[in-house]
This record gives sequence, C-alpha cells and structure tokens, in this order.
Amino acid sequence: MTAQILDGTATAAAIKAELTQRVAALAARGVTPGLGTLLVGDDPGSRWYVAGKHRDCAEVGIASIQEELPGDATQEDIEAAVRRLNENPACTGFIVQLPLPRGIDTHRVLELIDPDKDADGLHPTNLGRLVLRVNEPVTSPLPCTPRGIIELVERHGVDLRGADVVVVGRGVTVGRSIGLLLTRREVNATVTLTHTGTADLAEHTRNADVIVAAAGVPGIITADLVKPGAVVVDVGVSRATDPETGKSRVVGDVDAGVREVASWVSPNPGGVGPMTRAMLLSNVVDTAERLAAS
Ligand SMILES: Nc1nc2c(c(=O)[nH]1)N[C@@H](CN(C=O)c1ccc(C(=O)N[C@@H](CCC(=O)O)C(=O)O)cc1)CN2
Repeated sequence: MTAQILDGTATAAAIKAELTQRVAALAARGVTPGLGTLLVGDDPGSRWYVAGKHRDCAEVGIASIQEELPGDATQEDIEAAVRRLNENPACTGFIVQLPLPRGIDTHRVLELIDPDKDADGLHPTNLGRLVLRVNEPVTSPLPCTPRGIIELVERHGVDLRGADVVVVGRGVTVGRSIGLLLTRREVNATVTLTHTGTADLAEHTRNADVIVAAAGVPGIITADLVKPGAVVVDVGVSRATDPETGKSRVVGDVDAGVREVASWVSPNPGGVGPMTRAMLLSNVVDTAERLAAS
C-alpha cells in the first residue's frame, strides 16, 4: 500500500477561495475584516511567518494591521500594544507572534487579548468555552492547528465519526486542545492523548484509526507503530540540515516508511502548516460575520 496524500497546500487554497467569497459578501454590507499582528524583535523566522500572514490576508481581502516593537521592548510596552489592538475597531482579530523575547511573561501577554479578538483561538477563555459548551454551537474562535487538522482530514473524505484517534504530544497548540474539537458531537471521534510519559506508545498507536503526531520528535512515528490503513497526520516541526544541500529544512514526526502502511499521510511541509494559516483567516472571517449579524 502507498498512502494517499492529505494535501494541505491545495486544501488551504480551496479554503482561501471560499473565504474570498465570504469577505466579498461582507464588503457588500460595508464590513471589512482586519487581522492584526504584534511582532516583537527581529527574529527572521517570526518576521517571515508574520509577512506570510499578511500576504494571506491580501489574497482574500482581509485588511492588515501591523504592530511592531523592538527586541528590548518591556512587558509594559508589549501589553500596551495588545491593548491598542483590543481597542482598534479596524482589527477584528489579532495574534501575538510567538515566541516572545526571553524575560517576557508570555501568559500575561496572551491573557490580556480580548477573547473575542483571539485569532489563534488559544485564549484560556476560548479553550474554556470549548470545555464547557460541548453540546452548543461554537461561537468563539477555535484553535487554528486542531481545526486545520480536522478540516484537512474531512475534506479528503475521511470520516472521523467513531474513529479511534491517538494524539502523540501534549503541547497546548495541538495535543491538549485537539481532543476538545474531535470529541464534539459533530465530529464524534474517540481520543487518546499520549506523551513522553506514556508507558507503551506502540500499544496505543497500533490500534489507532488516526494518528496525530505532534511530539516534535523527528521520525518518532515509524511504520511498525501504524495499523495498516490508518490515517497519519504529521504536525511535528523540527529543523535539520539537509545533507545534500547543506540548508536547514523542516522535519516532521512521521518516518518516510509510514507511507507504505498508512492509507492517508499528510506531508510535512505542505500539510498542517498551510491549514493552520488558512484557519487563522477563517477565525477572522467567522468573527467578522458574527459581528455583522449581531
Ligand atoms: N501566535 C502564533 N505564533 C506562532 C504560531 C502560531 O500559530 N501562532 N506558530 C508558529 C509559526 N507559524 C505561525 O505563526 C507557522 C509555522 C509554519 C507554517 C507553515 O506553513 N509551514 C510550512 C513549512 C515552512 C518551511 O518550510 O519552513 C508547512 O508546514 O508547509 C505556518 C505558520 C510559531 N509561532
């Protein structure tokens, strides 16, 4: 068996085309959604990611609001910038690009974001809403990567209802939050969360219909850990030097050999990353639509 590809680049492009239509419909009602970003310091990687978010915005017609602070900005400077974005009526939702410089209390900064403007969907209030409102429609921003993973899998025709999903990794952006979405009634999967303290990882993954690999350990998911025909989503982002080109490149958690066993595999890069970006835009458009309807 050679696995089929869960193509995040193509799926994200389709979602962006849908969002372009929704933004045009909002524009016809006099509403322009705006994404704000706060970038602190001059890390080239973070700058590149932020630039990508604004390119995505331009593509679908979302306005861009950019706040930038130098690397020696104080906690107070950063919190003041968050308050400006909270109060800016042109800003429908915003993100604080992570990581923040050493010495900054990141939790304090992130908790200051107005939950209704939390485009990353990771504010404690929004995660708490997902915990508490399990049987109600979601009316708050959703965590982008988990939402992107579910969209990626479902848009390729994979039915998650009743599926046994094993998540590997307990980080906040994926491991901790994805179960909140997968176990909602509209998805109805059963979720096992594994981590570095799991006694026998293989025992869990070998029984899984779907594996979400978000451990950040290159190649941790090898073919012998995968049930034949399972769906494997590669979320891990590590960097390694390519021995042929000498250049740094992204390496995921899923070993190449898994493609011989699985039914579907997400490439990395080109899988979950582009979907996360598309879901950031979706959160902004969803919020703008909710505001326009209220
Ligand atoms: N406030 C946030 N900060 C950070 C986040 C986040 O979601 N919110 N995530 C990362 C960086 N990031 C977005 O900010 C991000 C990383 C990677 C990708 C992506 O599409 N990657 C490509 C591969 C790119 C490469 O080859 O280097 C892919 O997977 O195909 C998008 C966004 C930390 N900070």
